[in-house]
Formats: sequence, C-alpha cells, structure tokens
Amino acid sequence: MLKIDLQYDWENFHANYCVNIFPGVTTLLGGSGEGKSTLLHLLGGFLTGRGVLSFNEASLLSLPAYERPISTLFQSDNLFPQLTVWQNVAIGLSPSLSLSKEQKQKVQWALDKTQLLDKAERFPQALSGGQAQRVAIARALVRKKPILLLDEPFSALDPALREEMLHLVNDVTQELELTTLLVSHLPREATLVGGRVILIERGCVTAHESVSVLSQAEPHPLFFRYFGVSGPEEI
Ligand SMILES: Nc1ncnc2c1ncn2[C@@H]1O[C@H](COP(=O)(O)OP(=O)(O)OP(=O)(O)O)[C@@H](O)[C@H]1O
Repeated sequence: MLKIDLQYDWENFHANYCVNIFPGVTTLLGGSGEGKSTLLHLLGGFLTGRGVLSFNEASLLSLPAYERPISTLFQSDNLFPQLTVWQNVAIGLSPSLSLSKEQKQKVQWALDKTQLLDKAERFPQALSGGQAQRVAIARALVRKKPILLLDEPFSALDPALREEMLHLVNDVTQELELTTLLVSHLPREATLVGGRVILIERGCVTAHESVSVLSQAEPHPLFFRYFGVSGPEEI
C-alpha cells in the first residue's frame, strides 16, 4: 500500500494530500490547477514535501528520486532520435548503454511486454505515434519498479491510440501487480482503464471511489462540482 499524508506549499497554493492507494490503476481527476501534477511530483521525489509517504511500510520521503521504487512517464518524455528503439529503452537502465547480460534481458522483457520486439532496431522517426509511445512505456517499465506514475502521457494521441495505450497500462499493471497512478482530464479515460478514481480539488483528495461511480446516471455527489450539470460524458 502507498500511504500518502503529504503537505506542500507553493507561493499561493497549499496542498495537503491524504489517501491510501492500493495496487492496481488509480486515475487522478481534477480541474486545471487543482494540484494533480504537484502530487505526482511529490511522489516521484521531484518536489520535497512534509509529512508521511510510505510504500509497504517503508518510508520514501528521505529517498532521492532515483532511489524511490517509482517509474515516471510524463507527456514530454521524448525519445532520442539518434538511438534505436532498443537503445531508447536500454538508456532507462544505463545512460552509457553498456548493459550487463541481466540488463539486456530486462530490455528484451520490456520490449516484449509492449510488443516492440520486431521494432527493436528501428529509429523513432520510423515509428507511428502509438509505437513511439509504447517505447516510452517500455523505458518506464524496464527498471521493474512497483509504482508507475503517468502524468497525461497520452494526451497528444488520437482517441483510438489513447484507448490502446490505456489498455496496455491496465494489462501491465495487472500482470506486474503495479501500483499505477494516472493523471487525466478525462473521466472517460478513467472508465476505460478501470480500477479506482481520485478527485483532487484545491490541493486535497476530496473523493476516492471505484471507477464505477463515473458510470452512474446521476453524478456521484462528491464529483458533482467537477462534472457540473453536464455529467461525466460531456467532459
Ligand atoms: N512552479 C510553480 N510555481 C508556483 N506555483 C505553482 C507552480 N506549479 C504549480 N503551482 C501552483 O500549484 C497549483 C497546482 O498546480 P498543478 O500543476 O499541480 O495542477 P494540475 O491539477 O496538475 O493542473 P493542470 O491540470 O492544469 O496540469 C496551481 O494552481 C499553481 O497555483
């Protein structure tokens, strides 16, 4: 279990997140500027918060980003155009690209999970948008960390590809028993990926429910302000 009781202050914004996250996919919903990315950056170790952050009872708070049991994938995670698919994944393990036998096996494993084995020698410019995004996912998976943080990594993709990526996220999360947190603006994405949903408002977790609450005919009371009168399907 990922236990979060974290505070952080921007100049004009006080965040105070309190929630326990279990393995599986959890989608973070919330309006613009409500504090979704701040939470992911605190978890990843890119911002230093106060309070409690532990995973399976071990405190993470004093660990630097690279020592946390966490992989991150952000929208801006671009591929290196001069490196092949294989090298773009391998660089997640070793910046010098000199890999041990065991590390090479991990790269093969990550390429297999993302169905890219036959594209290993290609360069990024010879990939479709979805294939390129799968390489970024493979690079996040290759270190085999139990927590995966995804900050709107698919928002630039068209709806069909986005759906394919969300299914992939769900599949690898189940298979590897990951604790995956996905930031999204779209309730539909949460419904597609399944699991649980968290609502972030003014720097706080104001709801933590099964994703099925988003499919109810009447908006769930806790989500009412976020959905407004139009309901989840319109957002
Ligand atoms: N670099 C910064 N400097 C000062 N304040 C910041 C900074 N980044 C974020 N904030 C403040 O923190 C609040 C939460 O920002 P955050 O990026 O976490 O929101 P978000 O929910 O991820 O928004 P969006 O959906 O638009 O990406 C913002 O409203 C802003 O006031």
